[in-house]
Amino acid sequence: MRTALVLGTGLIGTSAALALSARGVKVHLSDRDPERARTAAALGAGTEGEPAPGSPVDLAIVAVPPAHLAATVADVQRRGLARGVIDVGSVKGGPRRELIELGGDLTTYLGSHPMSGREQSGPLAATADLFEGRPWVLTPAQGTDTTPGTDTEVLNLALELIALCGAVPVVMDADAHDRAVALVSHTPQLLSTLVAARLEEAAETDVRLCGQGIRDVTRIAGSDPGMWVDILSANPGPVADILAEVAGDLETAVRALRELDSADEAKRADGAAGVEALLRRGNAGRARVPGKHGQAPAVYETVTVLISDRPGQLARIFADASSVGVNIEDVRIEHATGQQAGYMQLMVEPGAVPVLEQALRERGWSLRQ
Ligand SMILES: NC(=O)c1ccc[n+]([C@@H]2O[C@H](COP(=O)([O-])OP(=O)(O)OC[C@H]3O[C@@H](n4cnc5c(N)ncnc54)[C@H](O)[C@@H]3O)[C@@H](O)[C@H]2O)c1
Ligand SMILES: O=C(O)C(=O)C[C@]1(C(=O)O)C=C[C@@H](O)C=C1
Repeated sequence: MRTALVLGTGLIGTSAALALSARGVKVHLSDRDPERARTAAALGAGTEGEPAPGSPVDLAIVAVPPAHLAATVADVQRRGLARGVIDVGSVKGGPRRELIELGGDLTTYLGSHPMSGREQSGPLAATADLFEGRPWVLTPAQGTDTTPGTDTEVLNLALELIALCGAVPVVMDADAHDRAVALVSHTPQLLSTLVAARLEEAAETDVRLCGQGIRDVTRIAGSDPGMWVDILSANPGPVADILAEVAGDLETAVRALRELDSADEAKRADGAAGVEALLRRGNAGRARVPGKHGQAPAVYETVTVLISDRPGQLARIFADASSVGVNIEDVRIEHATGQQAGYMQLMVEPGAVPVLEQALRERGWSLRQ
């Protein structure tokens, strides 16, 4: 990638621009608020302004709030500002459907989501290493009779962007992504907010005792409400489903605590057992939170697949992997010199290798032994 355009030079757009500029990519910076693009340029993220008419950049990165993603992607496409366009929004299913309604081109668009951020907004909160070692989700579209799939060229540009930002690509279906982030990002945001909201009316004498525990739990409660209204509006059902389950756990916790408060010894024993069970479930869940990819590199195995240089091949392979529930943790492509073909190396958890190999063979792919 030689040139890029970042639209929306806030936290995420400016962080990506800083990483690309540091690696020699010529980055154009644009924002609805010109002051923000100017600030990003002053930080060394690139040059203010769009590319000259008739000189499209390699990749446009749309980093505006979720409610404006589809319209901004469609506008970039209509004006021919870039060969490929990706967005970095926190939700993926809704913006894609909106883009289809707006008549956008699905072949040159790829929905993505870096799983890294901060509770602060704007270019001054940006850092070049924000995405280092973090998962960066890609949701390529598989072509159907009525809708085209993502072009290989755009997928490759996105993989290059992720590599230049030091992140780790993870390929998923858009709606599966939205259900997953409802659990690991959107519900935690709301729960942090709810805990922090209890402090609003609390006595000063109580609040001054705040220690590290509540600081850890409420950091993301400082996030921008406008941005989160957009995110939650685009993913309400999956988040409500998980919150309803949390509400059930809260009822269990309240019941157990009331029992602990009882004069009856047997009830107190039940209460203690109920509270302990909840705390142990919490330990088990916490143990499943992965370390940052960059800090604790997982050992993956490689499945190598022969692909021809035709549009939609990569998107099809990713869709085939996701149809059997296999996460692709990293991808590399070896181009065969002088041939319209190449080898794609899919890095997956060791346990997923047999399932993936069988699924790909059944769907007609050739695997390298
Ligand atoms: N904040 C996070 O932790 C995080 C993490 C991953 C992804 N995201 C996603 O990244 C995107 C950007 O989030 P952010 O945290 O950088 O927000 P931000 O508020 O820091 O930046 C958004 C920028 O977009 C600009 N903007 C708004 N509407 C625009 C339009 N129509 N055209 C051009 N510019 C416009 C704003 O002026 C602002 O500078 C969002 O879609 C968000 O869901 C955020
Ligand atoms: O670390 C934070 O401040 C974040 O909340 C980042 C976080 C997350 O939930 O992990 C928030 C929303 C984004 O879509 C992606 C990342």
